[in-house]
Amino acid sequence: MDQTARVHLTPHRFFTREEWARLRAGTPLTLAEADLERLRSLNDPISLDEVETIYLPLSRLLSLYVAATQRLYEATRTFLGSTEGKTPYIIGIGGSVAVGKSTTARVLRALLTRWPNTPKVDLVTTDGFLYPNAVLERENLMERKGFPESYDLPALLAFLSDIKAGLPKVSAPLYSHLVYDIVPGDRITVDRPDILIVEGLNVLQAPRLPRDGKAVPFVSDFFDFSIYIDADEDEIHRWYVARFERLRATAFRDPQSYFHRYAMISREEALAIAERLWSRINLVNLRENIVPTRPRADLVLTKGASHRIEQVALRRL
Ligand SMILES: Nc1ncnc2c1ncn2[C@@H]1O[C@H](COP(=O)(O)OP(=O)(O)O)[C@@H](O)[C@H]1O
Ligand SMILES: CC(C)(COP(=O)(O)O)[C@@H](O)C(=O)NCCC(=O)O
Repeated sequence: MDQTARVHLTPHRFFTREEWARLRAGTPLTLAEADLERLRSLNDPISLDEVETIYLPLSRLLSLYVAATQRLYEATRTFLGSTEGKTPYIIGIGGSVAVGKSTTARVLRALLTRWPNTPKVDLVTTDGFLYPNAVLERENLMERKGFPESYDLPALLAFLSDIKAGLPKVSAPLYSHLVYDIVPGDRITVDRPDILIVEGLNVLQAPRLPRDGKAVPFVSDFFDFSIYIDADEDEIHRWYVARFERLRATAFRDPQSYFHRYAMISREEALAIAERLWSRINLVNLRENIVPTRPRADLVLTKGASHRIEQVALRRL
């Protein structure tokens, strides 16, 4: 097979921004500028135009997919003669550090909540399943935060399995970016939502093959739909450093912040630290463990330099 043919060897169908925008098909805009202000992450310039162009078609697609899947779950219950409660629809959102996963997750949550068949949409981030710093330090993994080995994967899988089984009040630990660690005793509870959004770097990763022959599921085995947010490596690098600079003037000023010392040093010194964190940790993780998961996503949203989504790739079912 020649190289040109290989380039087209993909299960996805591609849309330009304009082509995708047309698929909104009359879906009403249910968010105002003030809502967006609340949902936007630091340094993410998402606009109402982006919501109308990209996120309304996506929320329409997801609403159709969820309705179809709910019918499928109903069929399974009929087959089994089961009286079990509803099965939550789980959406995974993956991509690099600083690519804007949290804004996407929050905007989607707000839009999906407004559809009549999915009034309860919950959101969890996988950072809650990072090992606490004390464990990472002991295992010499502090420079590997966000790498597969820094997560308690069995705990994340057990959490997703309980949610998929329709169990009530399933809880997960919580991570604080401010203190840069798991907060002891703090937990988030997920109680039989219609949709659960799971956002994090590692959501599409394949487990390492176990040596003892035991089968380990993928996190994505629990997903009904997965989204990968993509952008050029150099752009994400710029966004990471710009956000670090913004954080230096905001969150890092809090004496509780793990990075408080970086609010005190010069701008040049702080930027050198951001560059180091990016190149030694996040970039290596992006190349080794995150980009390789991209082809597995059902939907790939590709951002341009201005953070705007310029291309959408949707898996052919
Ligand atoms: N050191 C930090 N202090 C406070 N907030 C942070 C820090 N680093 C990241 N954040 C916030 O945490 C959230 C998740 O960031 P990240 O994991 O880089 O994913 P993404 O940028 O793709 O949403 C963002 O809302 C970001 O603004
Ligand atoms: C906490 C994170 C691993 C992201 O976790 P996620 O919610 O994506 O699982 C990441 O934001 C992080 O802190 N990386 C370590 C290097 C750094 O400080 O940027």
